[in-house]
Amino acid sequence: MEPVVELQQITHVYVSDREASLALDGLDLKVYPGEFVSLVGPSGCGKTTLLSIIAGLLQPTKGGAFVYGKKVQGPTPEVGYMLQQDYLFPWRTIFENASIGLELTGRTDERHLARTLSLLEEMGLEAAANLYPQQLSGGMRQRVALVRTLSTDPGLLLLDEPFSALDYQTKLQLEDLISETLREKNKTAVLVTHDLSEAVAVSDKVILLESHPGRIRKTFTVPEHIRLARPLMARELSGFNELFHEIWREMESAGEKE
Ligand SMILES: Nc1ncnc2c1ncn2[C@@H]1O[C@H](COP(=O)(O)OP(=O)(O)OP(=O)(O)O)[C@@H](O)[C@H]1O
Repeated sequence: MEPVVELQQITHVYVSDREASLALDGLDLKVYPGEFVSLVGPSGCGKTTLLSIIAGLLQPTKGGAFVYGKKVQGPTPEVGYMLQQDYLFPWRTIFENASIGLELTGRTDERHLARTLSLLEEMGLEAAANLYPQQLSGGMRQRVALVRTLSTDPGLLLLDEPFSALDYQTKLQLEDLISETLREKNKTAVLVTHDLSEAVAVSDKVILLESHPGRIRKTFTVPEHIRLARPLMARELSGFNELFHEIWREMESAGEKE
């Protein structure tokens, strides 16, 4: 099976007028169709840098990044990006915000707009279509951001801490909704998170990075019975806490290396 994402020996150096810092050092990664992969690791280990390279927002200093077998040269509609902040425009209604990607890619035909409306319904937002972002809660706004990302039907979703600004209960509900929606639609996803429990609950694989320089320290495969459960239930299953602690211990010893 061809990978959706393939990174070959990615190295990235940030250069300022005063110094150069090695953010990623010779990193290889493959993500296969339908996989949900989380990137975890200490602050500054290069998670966002890696996501920006896959998204085509940042050219790596060295190495090759490929998405669907094509060298990444800039953002493409095949890749959707969702961030911690929802970046909804306050002067646009929820429907207008959700369909902005279609406008930007010239696809505001009836079929695409109807799809956006049905995505809003799937997210329980049909009654909010004509409201404005400031009338919605944080969790609802993030659901709108998800619809906006899905409306252009990208095969790959890059999620940079999309749940971290939410209260605990909303975060759990949204983790559940997003991971179920992406699995059901057979999307491939790469999630950056600081929350190990979230990573184990939603992913097929958890990739632990170490910092200075950013490298893959270890990849953990989530056992099948946890993967198949919805995130909320997964936390209750045998093996969940063991894997959480295994990743935690490895992260602690990665920290001691510095
Ligand atoms: N624009 C930039 N200019 C210079 N250095 C940068 C820049 N962006 C990131 N860095 C540095 O590169 C390294 C990796 O940063 P990055 O933001 O990718 O890490 P991260 O794992 O996402 O961090 P966090 O978990 O805190 O969000 C860090 O040492 C950071 O200080």
